Amino acid sequence: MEQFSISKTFFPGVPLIDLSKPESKSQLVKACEDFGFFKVINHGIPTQFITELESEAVKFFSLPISHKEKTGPPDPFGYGSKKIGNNGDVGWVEYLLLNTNTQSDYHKFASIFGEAAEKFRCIVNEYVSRVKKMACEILEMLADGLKIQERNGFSKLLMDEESDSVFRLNHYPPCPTEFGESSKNLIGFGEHTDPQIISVLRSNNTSGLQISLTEGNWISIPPDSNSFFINVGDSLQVMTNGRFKSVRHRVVTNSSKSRLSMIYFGGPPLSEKIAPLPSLIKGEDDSLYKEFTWFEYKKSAFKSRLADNRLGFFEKIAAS
Ligand SMILES: C=C1C[C@]23C[C@@]1(O)CC[C@H]2[C@@]12CC[C@H](O)[C@@](C)(C(=O)O1)[C@H]2[C@@H]3C(=O)O
Ligand SMILES: O=C(O)CCC(=O)C(=O)O
Ligand SMILES: [Fe+2]
Repeated sequence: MEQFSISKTFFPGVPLIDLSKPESKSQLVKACEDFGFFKVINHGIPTQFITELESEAVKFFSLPISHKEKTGPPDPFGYGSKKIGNNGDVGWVEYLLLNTNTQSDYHKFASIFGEAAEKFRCIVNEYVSRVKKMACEILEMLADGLKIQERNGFSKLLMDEESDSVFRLNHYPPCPTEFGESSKNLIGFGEHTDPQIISVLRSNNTSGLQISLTEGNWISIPPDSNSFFINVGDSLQVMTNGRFKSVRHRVVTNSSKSRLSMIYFGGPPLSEKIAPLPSLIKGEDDSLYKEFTWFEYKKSAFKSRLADNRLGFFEKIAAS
């Protein structure tokens, strides 16, 4: 296994967790504490659901730009290109953002997909429901591993009918060679942490994803189309009072191959209060964060730039 040292953090490689093994529970907790990032195998999601969605996504991104733009601009849902969010971030990426709870975005697709819009909707729904189930199983193992009384303490937030979860398809075309050497440094998706509870990422076999464990140092994650990459989001960092780390990550461009990724962001209902779980703190004074609702966090997050530290605003200032 490739081993390398990055300043003070020793990174032995992406933790690989076999979900069918009894030891996976403690491995999941350790991976969330050490890196906030890991990959899972034996996840129980049949390849058919992954490849079907991948081929629909390839078809969608191959459409002429004028067609794709009919499903945008993202509000925040819909098709977007280069512009990420509303606050000046750009990347070498085009994407489709979908709300997993309402089907209201789909009327946008009907205009270009016609009857195929219905098929697209079914394939996305099937994929999302399987990935969500896997995310919930992981969250339940984590709750168990942390000895939280309610095994579904985290997962119930994703299972809630009002859960504010998002699904994203990202397509990074090969970076044009006319940019020469400088294209190597072009950003596909700028550095950030994910605001939600948990993110489940699957990509094709094109590299680009990097994580940062210490400021300014980036670790390239070898792609693996047969596994799912999981990362802890800001909300889970708060609920575990900082014990689990919301990992900073980004995507750099590839000069020859296109990268396609699909990510499920499992979030709580808008009205949900996010705060460290009582069993993970000794008392109120021990809490590193002020309580907030997911609505409040989301509102503030969507005003921020990608690279901003969104949790800073909700941290309790340590008494001197
Ligand atoms: C610049 C931004 C894009 C983003 C909203 C934000 O203002 C800051 C968080 C960004 C992010 C990162 C993870 C997900 O891709 C995303 C959908 C999310 O929930 O937060 C994006 C937002 C976006 O692309 O709209
Ligand atoms: O596309 C990828 O591989 C990662 C993108 C990402 O981090 C995001 O959309 O939040
Ligand atoms: Fe992300």
